[in-house]
Amino acid sequence: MKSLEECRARIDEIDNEVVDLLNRRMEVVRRVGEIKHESNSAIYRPEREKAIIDRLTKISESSGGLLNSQAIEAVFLEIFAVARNLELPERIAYLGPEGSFTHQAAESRFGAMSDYLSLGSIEAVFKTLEASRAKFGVVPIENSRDGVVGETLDLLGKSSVKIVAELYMPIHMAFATKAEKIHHIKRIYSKDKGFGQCREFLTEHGLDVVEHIPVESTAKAAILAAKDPEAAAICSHIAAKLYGVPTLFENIEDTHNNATRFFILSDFKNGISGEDKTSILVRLKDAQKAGALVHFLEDFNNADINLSKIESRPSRDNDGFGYWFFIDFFGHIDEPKIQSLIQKHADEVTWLGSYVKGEL
Ligand SMILES: C=C(O[C@@H]1C=C(C(=O)O)C=C[C@H]1O)C(=O)O
Repeated sequence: MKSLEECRARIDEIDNEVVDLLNRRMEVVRRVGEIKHESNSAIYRPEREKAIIDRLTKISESSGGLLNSQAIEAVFLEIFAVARNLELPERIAYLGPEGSFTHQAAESRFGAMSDYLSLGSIEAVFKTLEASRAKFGVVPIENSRDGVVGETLDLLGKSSVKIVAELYMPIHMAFATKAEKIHHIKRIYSKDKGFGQCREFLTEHGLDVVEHIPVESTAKAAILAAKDPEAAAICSHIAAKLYGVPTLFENIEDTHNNATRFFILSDFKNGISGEDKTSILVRLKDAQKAGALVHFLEDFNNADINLSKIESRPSRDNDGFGYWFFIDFFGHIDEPKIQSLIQKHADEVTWLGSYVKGEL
């Protein structure tokens, strides 16, 4: 068996090779960037990144390597982020403030080195993209407990920005405070839903009787708790760390499978990956007529296209109780069977994006 010094010497040798290989990879990436500039095409290609991760996972598994698919993904997402920055540094706008769950989602896809812009509302993210002040936007679309984020859906219906990727992120809450003892805490800040998600924890610790102050985001809660030694925040542990509030308890949520789905927005269409989802918005011409939605959905069934989500929204135009429908289905808009279905309903359907199916 090798000694610690021998192991470290070997690690140093391997790291030298890794850096050399990464530099060689980045030379090629730079050329890819030039080709994309010449053809004016998109830098970020999620379907290509997915194909790389899938291929490397297979290689790692079949050679008995220690890296599983999550490890390969964690390492390579960072490499891709650095690569994209080298091709063209592109700004990412997200629903802030810094340390929000959306910020975490953005960093998980765009890495630590990107240029981020924190914005105060979902609408501001859409507006920033429309004005080309950022290339990408990251916004929440639904939570496994609280359901859909209506503002995101409504803005997708009005805006020209497209969905280019989705990602699911587990949501864990931390309890952070500068108070030395729990019984010194007089008030707790969080987003309204933060309190709802941690009810059992609050009762168990006698914290259901102190004042609960709802604020716009869990990150804002951490900012307020940082200034007040008699306060606590229910927030992400990243926000607690960022704003210097010690975390007293982690994972305090009542159910531990809480997750949020986020959309990455931009202005281009992805290629087909073979494992895609598409989001559309449907305004049925005869929505008031019985069966209009059923007939529409029957066409999906007949074409053997599986739906993964359908959500109705009030149209808010002046037609009384008008509705539109937000529908997710499996497949890419450029696949022939989907094209023929969409063309049949062309006046009713707005395409919102086709993107690689995300996994939790
Ligand atoms: C290099 C490329 O650009 C980006 C970076 C990738 C990479 O580092 O491998 C892959 C896809 C793109 O998001 C490419 O399109 O091949």
